[in-house]
Amino acid sequence: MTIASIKGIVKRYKDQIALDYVDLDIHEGEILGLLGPNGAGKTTLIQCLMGIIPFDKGVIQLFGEEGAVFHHENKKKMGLVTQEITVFEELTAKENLEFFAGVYGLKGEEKKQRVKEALEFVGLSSKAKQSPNKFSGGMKRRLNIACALTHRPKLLIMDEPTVGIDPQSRNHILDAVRKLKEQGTTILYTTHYMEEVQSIATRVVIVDQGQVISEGTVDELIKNIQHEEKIFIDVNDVSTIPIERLRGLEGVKQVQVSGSVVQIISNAGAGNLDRALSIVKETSGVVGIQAEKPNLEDVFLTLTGKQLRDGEDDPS
Ligand SMILES: Nc1ncnc2c1ncn2[C@@H]1O[C@H](COP(=O)(O)OP(=O)(O)OP(=O)(O)O)[C@@H](O)[C@H]1O
Repeated sequence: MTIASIKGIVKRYKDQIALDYVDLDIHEGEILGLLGPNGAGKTTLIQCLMGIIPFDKGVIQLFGEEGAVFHHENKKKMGLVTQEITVFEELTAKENLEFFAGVYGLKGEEKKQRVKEALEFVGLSSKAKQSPNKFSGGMKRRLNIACALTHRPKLLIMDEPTVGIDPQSRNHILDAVRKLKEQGTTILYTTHYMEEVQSIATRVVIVDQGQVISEGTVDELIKNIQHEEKIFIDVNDVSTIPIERLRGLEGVKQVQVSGSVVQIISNAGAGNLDRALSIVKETSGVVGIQAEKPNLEDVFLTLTGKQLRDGEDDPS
C-alpha cells in the first residue's frame, strides 16, 4: 500500500525554485532514505508533505485519500522530527512528552503509558525528571524523537536527525529507526550522510536542486552506475601469472602488476572477475584479494558531477 504519494509538486520561493516537479511514493513499512546535499529541497518537500507550507503545483495523496488530505485525522497519523530540535528547555523530559502527547489528543492512563514507553524507547527513562537544558545534543535529539512518537504515527518523518550529534546517540537513533520499522512504522528518513542511508534505508531517493534524480534500493542505484569492477590480488609468485591470458579474457579491460599485486579491471557482471581469479589461483598461491565497489557517493558523483557533501563533516 502507498502511504503517501507526491505527484508533480512544484514549490517556489520568489525566484528560487525549491521543488521542481517532484514525484515520490512512500510505501507502507519501508524506510525511505531521502538523500541530497544542503539546499536540495528535502525540508521543503517534508513541509509540503506534512501540509505545513502550501505548494504551487501538484497533488499529494495521504493514506489512500485524495483532495483535502491535511485534516486532523491524517495529521495524527504522521509524526515529524524537525531538523531544528524543538523541545521546551524549561520543562522536564517527561513534561515535554506529556505536552506533545496532549497535542495529539492523548489523555489519562493512555497518555501516561505512552509517555513512559517513549522515554524507554529512546533510552531516557532515567532522565525523565531532568530538563533538556542539561542534556547533550544527542540526548536532546532523542527526546525530540520521543516527542514525535507518543501518538504512534503510521508515518514518521525525520529531517536530518543525526546532524551534529555524538556517535553514541547517532547509533541509538539508527537502531531506534530500525526497531520502529520492525514494529510496522513507515519512515521517511532525510539525510545528507550516505553512510546512514546505506545502513538503514530499504529504498533511496536522491534529490538535487529540487529534482528527484534517481531512486531504487542501494544495490540498484550502485548497479546502474557500475560499469566496471576492480580487484587487487596479492599473489605468492607474480612471475607465474599468465598476464596475456588474463588480458585475453572476454570483458577484461586491463591487467597490471605492481609488486606482488595483480590488478584486474573488467566490465561489470557476467562473471568476468571470477574467471580471471580462477586463472590466477591455478597458477599461483593467493595471499589476499581486495575488491573495490562503488558506493552511494559514487552514484551521486556520477549523477550530478559533484560530491554529496562538499565541505561537510563526517558524522562518525
Ligand atoms: N523560506 C524560504 N525562503 C526562501 N528560500 C527558501 C526558503 N526555504 C528554503 N529555501 C530555498 O529552497 C531551496 C531548498 O531548501 P531546503 O531547505 O528545502 O533544502 P534541504 O535539502 O532541506 O537543505 P538543508 O539540508 O540545508 O536543510 C534552497 O535553495 C533554499 O535556499
